[in-house]
Amino acid sequence: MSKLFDDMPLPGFDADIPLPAEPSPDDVPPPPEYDPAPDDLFDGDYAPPAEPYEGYYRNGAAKPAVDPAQLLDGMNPQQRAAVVHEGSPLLIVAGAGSGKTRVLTHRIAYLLGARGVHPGEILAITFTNKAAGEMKERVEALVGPRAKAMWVSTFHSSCVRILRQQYKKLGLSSTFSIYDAADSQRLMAMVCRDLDLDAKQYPPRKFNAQVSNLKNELIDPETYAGQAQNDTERKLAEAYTLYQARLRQANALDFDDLIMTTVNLLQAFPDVAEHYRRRFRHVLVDEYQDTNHAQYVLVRELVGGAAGQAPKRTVEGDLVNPAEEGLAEVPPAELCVVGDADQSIYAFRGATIRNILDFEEDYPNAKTILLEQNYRSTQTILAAANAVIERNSNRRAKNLWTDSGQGTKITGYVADDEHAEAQFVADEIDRLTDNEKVVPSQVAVFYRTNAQSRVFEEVFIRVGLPYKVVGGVRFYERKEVRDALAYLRLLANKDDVVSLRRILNVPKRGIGDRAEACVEVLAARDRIPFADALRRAKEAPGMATRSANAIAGFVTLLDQLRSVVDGGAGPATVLEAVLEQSGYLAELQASTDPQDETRIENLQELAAVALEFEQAQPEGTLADFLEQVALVADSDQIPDDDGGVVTLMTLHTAKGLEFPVVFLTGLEDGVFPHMRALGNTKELEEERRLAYVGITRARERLYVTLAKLRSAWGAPSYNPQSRFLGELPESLVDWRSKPPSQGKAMSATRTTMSAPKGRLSGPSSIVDRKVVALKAGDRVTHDKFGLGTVVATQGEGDKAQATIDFGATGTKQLLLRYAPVEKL
Ligand SMILES: Nc1ncnc2c1ncn2[C@@H]1O[C@H](COP(=O)(O)OP(=O)(O)OP(=O)(O)O)[C@@H](O)[C@H]1O
Ligand SMILES: [Mg+2]
Repeated sequence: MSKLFDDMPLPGFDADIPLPAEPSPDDVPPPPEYDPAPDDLFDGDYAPPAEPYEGYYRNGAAKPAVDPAQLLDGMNPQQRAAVVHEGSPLLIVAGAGSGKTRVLTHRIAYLLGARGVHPGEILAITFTNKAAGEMKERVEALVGPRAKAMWVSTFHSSCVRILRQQYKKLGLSSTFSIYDAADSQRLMAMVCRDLDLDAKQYPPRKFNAQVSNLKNELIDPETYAGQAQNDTERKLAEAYTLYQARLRQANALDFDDLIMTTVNLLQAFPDVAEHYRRRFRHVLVDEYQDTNHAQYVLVRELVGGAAGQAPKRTVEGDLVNPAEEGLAEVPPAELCVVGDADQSIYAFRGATIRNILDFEEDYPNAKTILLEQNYRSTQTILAAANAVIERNSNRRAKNLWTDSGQGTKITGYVADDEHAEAQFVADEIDRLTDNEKVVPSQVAVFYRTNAQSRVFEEVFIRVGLPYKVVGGVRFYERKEVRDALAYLRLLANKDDVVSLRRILNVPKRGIGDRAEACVEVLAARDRIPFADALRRAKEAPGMATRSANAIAGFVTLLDQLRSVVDGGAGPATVLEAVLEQSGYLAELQASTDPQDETRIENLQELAAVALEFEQAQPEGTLADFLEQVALVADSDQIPDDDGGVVTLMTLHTAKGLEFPVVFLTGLEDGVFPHMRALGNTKELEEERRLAYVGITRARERLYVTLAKLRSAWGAPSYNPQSRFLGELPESLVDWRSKPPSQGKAMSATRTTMSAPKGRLSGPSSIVDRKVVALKAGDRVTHDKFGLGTVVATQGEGDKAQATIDFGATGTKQLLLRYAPVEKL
């Protein structure tokens, strides 16, 4: 084994951490039949065991035997110490690729397998849903299916789960909507318009970002209004206040609210906080360096203990002292956080390295463990990463080493322009796959901004290199997908006014801006919600008869669609009904614009997503489906390893991942580091951390490339080479200035998002459905409501409806085309 930087001191690290005696396999009871975790773990009624149980669950069953030694197999002493540490809060800080995520996974397995912890007592937070899924899978592989009862999810998903359990306390309804960034922007634009704010002077987008920052700092509208100093701040306070009121009216929460509202909930209701503290005895957080203040407080509230028990002010302004409320006896949960201050790249989203730097101060009895062996990369790659990150000030020096050997030199390439750069990347991938047994899925191409993907895409398509872009214009941000989802959201939550107004005239149905304004006037005059005013459109002052009729037609459409939802149809069926009944699909099909063809494909893709959801969760509601969709993060679109595609993504999306071959492209000052950061020391340091993240994703081979001339951003520009290149030791880089001989095109074809089969395929409808013919007196069976008797029928063909008496479930009016009924 060889060490890099052998002589560097390691502050705060005691090399010889004594390992607790490993439990011998004999101490573990023989394997019982697996007893599935009780479902109550999910519904908030979890009753914790009165006594800590050692080796036995409270139903008397012995815990399954997992050989703890096996869980520690192959780990180094520091990793083991982290896995088995008990009692005090634990901070694991270490450089990239040192096994932090792996330690977290094994620690969970160890809790379950060796310490008799119940899966329901574990809350693990990861940075993406994909990371959560992977972690759960790995724990399952280590300890078996009972791992399923754990909560492993992102901050946002965990909060949604808590809020769905506790919505009543907050005066929300259970079907609250989650507004993503685009919805929030739309809402803020409406708010600014209603406040008569000049869009030039007070850009709504800027307000959005500022409101987001305030929420990340847990500053509510009243507090902010109280501290606003100047005119701009007062305007922002006004907009924030109204924005928040509108969200509440729409029974909706934006992304930042998910965290802030959960924090408010835990702080305002000591009993709720106690409930979760009793439940989650182990809280684990990955990528802790990227938590913002709100997330930090959330963790503190969930963990409880000394920090959690200080008296505090609730959202109503009351001072609550948990000790006096008799709630102080819940001992703090075991907290374990892992992170790397050098990889903090979300300062722009309010993440503060402070959270990691001050951990020891905030949790005075915390134990810190440093990991220093890197298991991911070659020495060359690691040395390059270290050389770059060393330039940052105020960082703890690290002693990261690897024994995986020197490896290949880094390849550098200077292209004439960005097209030649992309061509070089394509040729090189071609060469690697032909000569070096590399498969495309082992290769990643990173760039600083989404827009840079286009040139790579063009070249890759031309040479037939299969690829996948992660991020960019994301699937869920496409207009048609958002339109369809707006319908679904409105159906799940009738108060969702942003969605309602989005689709009011989509597809065009003759409800113009004027008509919409008339409805708005009526709503304001009678102080009723917009949706209710719509139903009384005829009375609206100034409303034209033709518009009133169009609105009446739209209201009927909504009622019809709602009856499909009420009729027990799953999300995929509801989506079909929406696209067919609204005329949305017909409009696209009638068009000759090739873009509309792509739109249909995207809707097919959405239908496939919904169908997949239905199959995975037969009991899942429309709201559940929308929740899943709303929480899909960028990196969730990374394809699983099917051997086939090169992954293109921004550096921000690459965090936590690893690839055998990495291309770091666009290394020009003004591109990476980003123009915005030039001349700003703090931002340059964040860019440098981003470079560190990028370099350390590579396991075996790293390429660094740049273009002399880049015209992608409007005017052609000659940028100097990136300063980060200059920071790489010369001896590590092998520069190739000339492109290798033009490689032959690869035989594989481009893979696009897998198109679903058999859905949305017919020329005029989504799916061939036979409508059941029913008459009064017929007996039927319904997938959800069971046996029923037809009371009456109306309409015919696609519009046929039946009133069916389902006994105890009640009488339902169903649109037969979409109702899961069969005649007996
Ligand atoms: N003790 C070990 N033995 C063998 N492989 C290991 C060991 N520890 C970690 N690895 C491997 O090293 C790689 C990096 O581990 P991991 O992703 O957990 O690191 P990390 O510290 O979380 O990195 P990052 O900072 O990039 O998130 C993974 O492939 C992991 O399986
Ligand atoms: Mg990791």
